Amino acid sequence: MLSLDTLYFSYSKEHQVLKGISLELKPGEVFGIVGSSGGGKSTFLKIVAGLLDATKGSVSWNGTQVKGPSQKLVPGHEEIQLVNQNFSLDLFHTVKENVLLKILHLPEKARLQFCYELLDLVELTHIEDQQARFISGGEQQRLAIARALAMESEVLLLDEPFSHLDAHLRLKIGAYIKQLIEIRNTLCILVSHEGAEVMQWCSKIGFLDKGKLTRVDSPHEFYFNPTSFNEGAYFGELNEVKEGKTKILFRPCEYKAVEKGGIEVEFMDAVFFGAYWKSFFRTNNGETLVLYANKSLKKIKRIGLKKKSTKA
Ligand SMILES: Nc1ncnc2c1ncn2[C@@H]1O[C@H](COP(=O)(O)OP(=O)(O)OP(=O)(O)O)[C@@H](O)[C@H]1O
Repeated sequence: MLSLDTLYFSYSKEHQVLKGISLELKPGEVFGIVGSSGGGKSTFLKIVAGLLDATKGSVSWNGTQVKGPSQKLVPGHEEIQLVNQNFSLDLFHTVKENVLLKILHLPEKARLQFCYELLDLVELTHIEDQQARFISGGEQQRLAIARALAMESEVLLLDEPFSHLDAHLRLKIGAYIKQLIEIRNTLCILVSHEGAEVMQWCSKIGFLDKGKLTRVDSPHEFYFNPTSFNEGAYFGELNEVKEGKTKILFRPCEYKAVEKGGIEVEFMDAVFFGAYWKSFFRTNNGETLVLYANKSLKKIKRIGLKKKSTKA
């Protein structure tokens, strides 16, 4: 169990970055963190990894405190691996050595086999003999992921791990990591700017806003029951309309066109996205709304919108 007890952190007196974060996470969980830029996500992961000292509060893994650099000569914790934008590669070692030297607990043949499985996963086999300092940024990121998986740590912290990868590699590597996590019962924390990515991979999500963990919930709840427009917008397109004194938030897939009742709107435009159409409308209050449907709602000049059931 990873336990975070009222974590505070600041780089300077004037700027409190983390403001009392408490959380408990179990092995096998994939926990996503989203939130505003500069909100403290990367800092949070560095503290969990033992690379920064919390100003106040503590982190423990299975009952043992994770010590920060002020208490440990070599910073970090052997069971907690962080993949962030620093990559931390052995730049003068080859691509293959970077992975192989991290596989410690297997007999020689299995070690080599696992190394090639990982190189194949991140599609670096063709440059296995290249020194890491001579490979591109995207290749370095893929190598950093392969190294982290090679280490078989109990906790895997991923800070924007797919930022340089194309859609095909994101899917392939993401699916492999998810499978490996299940087999090894690893705890994984994933930080990403992309709410859709976090919903796809994570069983639970935390919303980190200005140093506070304002909500921990399931992807489904974050998507269909946002507490504010700001929070909900991280997870995809969101409509906001005023009804009397209240504001209603709803997803483009939640409402459907009806002949009578609902909210009156005027059709503006429709755009084809392959699997679905996006139709845009304007309400009497001037708000712009978007609806997803399997056809264009172009022909309808004035429609009402009625909420559909969204039970999971
Ligand atoms: N080494 C540092 N020294 C001083 N301030 C820092 C340092 N690193 C980060 N900060 C500041 O701390 C705050 C939190 O930064 P952090 O990188 O943790 O945020 P983040 O949520 O990961 O941001 P982003 O989503 O933009 O990557 C920011 O205001 C940032 O400018």
